[in-house]
Amino acid sequence: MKIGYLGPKGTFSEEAVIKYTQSVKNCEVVEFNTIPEVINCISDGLCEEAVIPIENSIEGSVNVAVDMLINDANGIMIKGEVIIPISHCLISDVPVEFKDVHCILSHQQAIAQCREYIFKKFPNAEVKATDSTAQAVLGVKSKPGVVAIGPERAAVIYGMRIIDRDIQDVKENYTRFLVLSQRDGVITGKDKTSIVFSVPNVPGSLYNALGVLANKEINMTKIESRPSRKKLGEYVFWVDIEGHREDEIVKSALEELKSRTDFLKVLGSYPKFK
Ligand SMILES: O=C(O)C(=O)Cc1ccccc1
Repeated sequence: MKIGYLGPKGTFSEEAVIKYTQSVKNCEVVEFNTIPEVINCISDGLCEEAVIPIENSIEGSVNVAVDMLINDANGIMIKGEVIIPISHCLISDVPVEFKDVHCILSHQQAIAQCREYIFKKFPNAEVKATDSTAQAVLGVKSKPGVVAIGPERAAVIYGMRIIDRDIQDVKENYTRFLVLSQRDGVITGKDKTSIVFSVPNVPGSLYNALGVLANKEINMTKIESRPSRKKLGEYVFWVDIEGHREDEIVKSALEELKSRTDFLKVLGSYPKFK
């Protein structure tokens, strides 16, 4: 079985895929250069599964992933989640003094997680976004004054120097990744379900929708709104709940939700990460 992830080797996504595949037999991991390519690898028939970053404890959602799952990735379901700690390093090829750093490369999520650090230490440096942190680390090769923000593992793999460690703005930093497939997970008894829906533009409609979960005492573990992309001020809600979509209580809640929403899509049920 092939599993797609955001490469090249050394990304945080690779760390997540390594963690996930500890419990998967006979698999091969396949690198892709961008998050959309990772998500599309399943419908393109290149991989059976894919691992993508979805949210971070400092910066919040990875919007490109959230939006593609809401709007584009039809036929793709969530079958698992993986959470890993994230520690960012400042990385260069050649020795460099802070005052000589003029350009910082990294993935947009990593830049955002280190925003205060960058502003404090390198207020005048140019900050450039790359497709992944490992791509950024590759980009500093033979470039004095250009540094990358990324995982220690990427510095080791590509033989670069670590100039500073643990530079994220909040030391405790975690990213949650989702495992995608054509099917979601089977019932394990400790599951979560991700759904997206929109509600009519009338008073109390979101309250009414969430009331279904409240009445059935279904715990909600996440709620996020994203623009509907149809009209300014219209939103789609992403909600994670405890339970599997085939559990009787969740099944009946989803039925009832259907009648209180304009649009409802079940993204999948999967075991909670331990
Ligand atoms: O670029 C990477 O290493 C990724 O896997 C995306 C990412 C970036 C920053 C934190 C978590 C995931």
